[in-house]
Amino acid sequence: MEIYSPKDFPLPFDTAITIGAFDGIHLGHRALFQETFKISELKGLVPLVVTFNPHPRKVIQPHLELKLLTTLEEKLELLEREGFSRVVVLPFTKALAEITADLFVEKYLVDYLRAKAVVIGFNFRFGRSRTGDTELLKNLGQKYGFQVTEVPPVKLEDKTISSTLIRETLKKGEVEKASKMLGRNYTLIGKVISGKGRGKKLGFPTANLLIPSEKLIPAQGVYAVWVYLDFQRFPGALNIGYNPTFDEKELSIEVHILDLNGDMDLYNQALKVEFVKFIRGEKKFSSIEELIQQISQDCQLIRKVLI
Ligand SMILES: Cc1cc2nc3c(=O)[nH]c(=O)nc-3n(C[C@H](O)[C@H](O)[C@H](O)COP(=O)(O)O)c2cc1C
Ligand SMILES: Nc1ncnc2c1ncn2[C@@H]1O[C@H](COP(=O)(O)OP(=O)(O)OP(=O)(O)O)[C@@H](O)[C@H]1O
Repeated sequence: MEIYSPKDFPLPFDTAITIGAFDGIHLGHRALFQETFKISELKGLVPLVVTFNPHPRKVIQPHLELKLLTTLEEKLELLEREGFSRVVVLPFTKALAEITADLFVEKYLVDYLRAKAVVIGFNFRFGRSRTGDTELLKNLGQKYGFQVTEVPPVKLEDKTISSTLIRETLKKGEVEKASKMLGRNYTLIGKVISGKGRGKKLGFPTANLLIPSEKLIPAQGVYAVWVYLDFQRFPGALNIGYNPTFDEKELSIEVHILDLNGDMDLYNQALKVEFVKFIRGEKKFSSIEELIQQISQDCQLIRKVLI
């Protein structure tokens, strides 16, 4: 996939673009992509996604410490899977946030990106203080010669799907609902780091994952997950929490991989986990035997859920 940045402007071809933060690449975003491909074919234009890095809200409201559904790398990989072979990544800065809607259209959409068609969602806003909307874009489209297509809201159970709603859903542990809005399971990718070495003694060795700090971590608890390792998929029991039975102070994200050869050394490997189902909240047990009993039950249930 070709990734363009401002050093490549103006682009050397006419485009059908869709533009947004596109965190998570959910079903609403995918409706925009389908429309972009349709129009680009009809009009003989290059289909192009224009996205921002960092996420605009991280620049405009840094105090909120927004956690993301996708890192830039993950987003680009998902866009490639959607069928895009070209993506523009615009560095989002305070200066870019200050550009007026009119100037953004003239300079970026028309001059730099050579947009002849623009696909946006029902609630798209752009430019300084979010003053640009579909109506303004349509008016400027007539002036500069690009068509504007607005895509109606894609909903799940009467609620409009959005990255914000998916984040809130994951924070509640509702990973199945999040999967429905994403059109795939939520994933975390992390390097295996060393834990306290306790898991092995309990009979349930775990791979402790180091997750990029910008990623959203679902609610604490135990989950049925798929674990991807060396192009193979394994069922897994994942625990997010503070291991209260042992009074740990740091949040750990650890996965017991079912059906894995016990001696396999996973340190420093990258693991991908896909959240399938919330199993239970994390508990403080009064004895290690009770914890072992519970984890064993969790694994039985997880096996039933996944296989
Ligand atoms: C499926 C699963 C469920 C777990 N549930 C709990 C729990 O409810 N309470 C708790 O204190 N620890 C729980 N743990 C965490 C164990 O205490 C943890 O795996 C053990 O302390 C090993 O830590 P280590 O990897 O740092 O050695 C769970 C672990 C797994 C794999
Ligand atoms: N459910 C949806 N249906 C149709 N279009 C959508 C939907 N969600 C987002 N869009 C459109 O996708 C584009 C990119 O939006 P953006 O990346 O801000 O997504 P978002 O899910 O609304 O994010 P956030 O919740 O962070 O505001 C916008 O044009 C927006 O209108």
